[in-house]
Amino acid sequence: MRIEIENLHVAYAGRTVVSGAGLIAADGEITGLVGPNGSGKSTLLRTVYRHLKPVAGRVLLAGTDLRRLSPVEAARHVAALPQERGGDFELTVREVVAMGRTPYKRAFAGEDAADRDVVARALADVGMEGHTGRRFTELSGGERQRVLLARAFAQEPDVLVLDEPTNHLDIRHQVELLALLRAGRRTTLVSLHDLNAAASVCDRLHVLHDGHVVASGPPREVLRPALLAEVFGVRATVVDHPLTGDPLIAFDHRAPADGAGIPLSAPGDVLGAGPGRSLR
Ligand SMILES: Nc1ncnc2c1ncn2[C@@H]1O[C@H](COP(=O)(O)OP(=O)(O)OP(=O)(O)O)[C@@H](O)[C@H]1O
Repeated sequence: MRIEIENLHVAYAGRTVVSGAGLIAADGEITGLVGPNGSGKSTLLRTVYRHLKPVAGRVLLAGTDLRRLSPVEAARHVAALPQERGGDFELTVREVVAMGRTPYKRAFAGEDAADRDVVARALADVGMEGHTGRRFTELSGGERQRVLLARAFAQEPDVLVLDEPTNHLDIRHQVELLALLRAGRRTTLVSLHDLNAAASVCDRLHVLHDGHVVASGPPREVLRPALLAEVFGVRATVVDHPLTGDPLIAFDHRAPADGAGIPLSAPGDVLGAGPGRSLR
């Protein structure tokens, strides 16, 4: 199912942090949100999984305003991995994942065989099938994250909304997660700090900067050195991945030999009137 975000404005206590954002997460595609700290990625995602109400604008799910759905209907369609990974669940790993089945159950109805299969598959997908009896509160950060991902998978949603899903994961679990997302062929809206992960897994990227979507398109078109300089304030070279051909970004933290500092594009070069920056 397709998600359309139209002219979204979101504020905290009167301070607008997402301004007029618009984007489409196409059916079955992986749509990435990238941007510096505080650019509004989590805030935008929170409005998609209905944790926040926008000041203006809409989020449409297959053409229907998400806010018109009941919480249960919405939960059958959209599952989220929020950035807040705490949760004082005094529950076991398996019980947390089984919570993903709640939108499909009548009150007090127990699990059936189909639910058990879905939960077992979700646990196996994130490699936590060997930890089912452990308490959620006793898990490491990465393990908690994998359990909450499994809960989202167990919800069998049409749309997955994932806020920094690779955070805390060791490299093997990062790679496995990206492979799982690619194999899932589900509409996915995901924020990622790792631009190489974003380049390898996303069909389209949207770059957020100070609450505005400043660039959109396939990773190869978006992740250009000039944009990386202007939005992220870094010097980078983009090459082709030797095996996959995906764009591969190599960052350079060293000052050039002339000692001039990291040469960034002039203000407005890439983003028009946007805020240019210099690290000099
Ligand atoms: N609960 C909140 N109350 C008030 N302001 C908030 C709240 N959450 C976020 N903000 C502010 O909104 C702005 C956007 O934050 P947001 O978390 O959406 O950015 P982000 O792009 O996800 O950042 P990061 O990459 O650091 O996770 C920031 O200025 C942040 O300080």
